[in-house]
Amino acid sequence: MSIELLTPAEMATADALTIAAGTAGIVLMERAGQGVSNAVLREAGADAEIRILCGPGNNGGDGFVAARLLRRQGRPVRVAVLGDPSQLRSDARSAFEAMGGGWEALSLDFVRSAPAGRVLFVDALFGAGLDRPLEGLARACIEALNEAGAPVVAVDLPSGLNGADGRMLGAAVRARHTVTFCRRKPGHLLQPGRCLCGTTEVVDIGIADATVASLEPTCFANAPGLWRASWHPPAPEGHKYDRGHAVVVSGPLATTGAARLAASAALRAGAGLVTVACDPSALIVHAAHLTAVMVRPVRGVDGLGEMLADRRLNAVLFGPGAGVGEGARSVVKRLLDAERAVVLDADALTSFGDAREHFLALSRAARGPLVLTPHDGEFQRLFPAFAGLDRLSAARAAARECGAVVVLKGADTVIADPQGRAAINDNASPWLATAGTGDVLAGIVTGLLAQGLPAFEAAAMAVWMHGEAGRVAGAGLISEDLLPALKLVVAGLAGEEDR
Ligand SMILES: NC(=O)C1=CN([C@@H]2O[C@H](COP(=O)(O)OP(=O)(O)OC[C@H]3O[C@@H](n4cnc5c(N)ncnc54)[C@H](OP(=O)(O)O)[C@@H]3O)[C@@H](O)[C@H]2O)[C@@H](O)CC1
Ligand SMILES: [K+]
Repeated sequence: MSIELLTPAEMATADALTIAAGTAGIVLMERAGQGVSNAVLREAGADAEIRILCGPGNNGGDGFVAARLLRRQGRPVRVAVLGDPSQLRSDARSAFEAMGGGWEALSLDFVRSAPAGRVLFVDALFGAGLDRPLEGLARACIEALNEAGAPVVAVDLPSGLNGADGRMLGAAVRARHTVTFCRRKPGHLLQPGRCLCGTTEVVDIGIADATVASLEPTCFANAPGLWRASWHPPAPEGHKYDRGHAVVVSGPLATTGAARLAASAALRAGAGLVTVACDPSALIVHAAHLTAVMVRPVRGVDGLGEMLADRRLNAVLFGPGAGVGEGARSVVKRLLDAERAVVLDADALTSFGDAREHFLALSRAARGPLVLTPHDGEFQRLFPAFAGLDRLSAARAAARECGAVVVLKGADTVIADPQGRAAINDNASPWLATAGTGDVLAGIVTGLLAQGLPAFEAAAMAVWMHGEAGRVAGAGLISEDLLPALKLVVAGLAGEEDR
């Protein structure tokens, strides 16, 4: 599947450019309806009746085309129309007329009278043109559809879902399968949209790749095609010093585990060397646990500064288990002034909840690449002004404001850079919602930065690897299980046969 995601507005432009270049709109609609009809034939049992709900715009038009094609296949099809068909416009009107009758006005009974297990519904009420919350009959029918629990194939988007941001406008259809066109939209990946779509299929309706490219999309599905070219497996003649030296700054004696998890993940992600920097009081506990990861005692911020005089230490993580307060703020200040790639996570971010302007001043002046990895709570403390936005817009706004790459973690993690580029991740296992997995993610980002990846690519690749490691580790995983799983993920990316 292509990685570019198009907003509904970009998709409308791609449609318009294709039509202007000589392909009639009704031809695009025919192809869309054909794709829907194919999906329905796959999803519906041989004896199933098909009931199609058609709306007042072109989404309904796709439904009329699918109805005509399915009837031609001899399938029993009932069509219900929302609104007055005499008001249909352009392509939808043509598709309605070509259907040649056999329709009824949409009613709640159309949905509620379906015998259980015998009907497949097609939701062609609203797609890209939905622009306000649903109400009245449309909303009641959608709620009845969800209550009935019958299988639904959604056309383009489950009706009620905002394709731009994955949020519901009033109510939304819960589909088993969604057929969209040309490219996926952000709403197919962002929650709750992803769950509402069921499985998502992309049908080619003849919009050229060059047309999509001319729109210069800025939003992507997070997949290897986005960052794989930035990462290189070890060269045959290379040595560990070619792959960077990551530093993880540890918390105090009582909270050292997070740093160890992160450091091990940085090593697993391929950093050549990894050192945990800790207060002398925590040295013994780290030394007792760590093997390939090195440990170095440093005394306070000045000790850390002295350590960083060694230019080979090229990427630093601070935050996991660090503790909140003035001490953490001064470490952040020192790191952002150190011309190193820096990852700030957890307590490093929370420490600025009451000093947001201070944080913005520091982050904007950072002298090296900077990645922030907040979960929702940390994000809201640091960027309360963006808390009401959808996750895609919120991550982009924060990245722009602080001049850093922002990884807004969740089931649909968003990675955004200050220029507006964004990736939405969809490979996370729900089992990743457990203690310590955020430390592992921050460590992977740091390990990739140490290898010289640019900040956005490092962050996006890390989120994907973390998701894959979750899948490999499987149900019941704890964060330690991600470390051996990362070995298999890296091997897969390197294309090794021997996994
Ligand atoms: N050539 C193409 O472009 C192609 C497009 N394709 C298909 O077209 C779809 C986009 O079509 P679209 O732009 O007509 O929008 P659509 O989703 O049908 O809805 C618009 C209608 O809904 C109405 N309306 C909106 N919100 C409402 C609400 N809350 N409650 C009630 N009414 C509401 C709005 O009414 P109005 O705002 O004017 O009152 C308008 O009448 C796209 O998803 C894909 O399936 C494919 O065929 C490929 C080629
Ligand atoms: K729909």
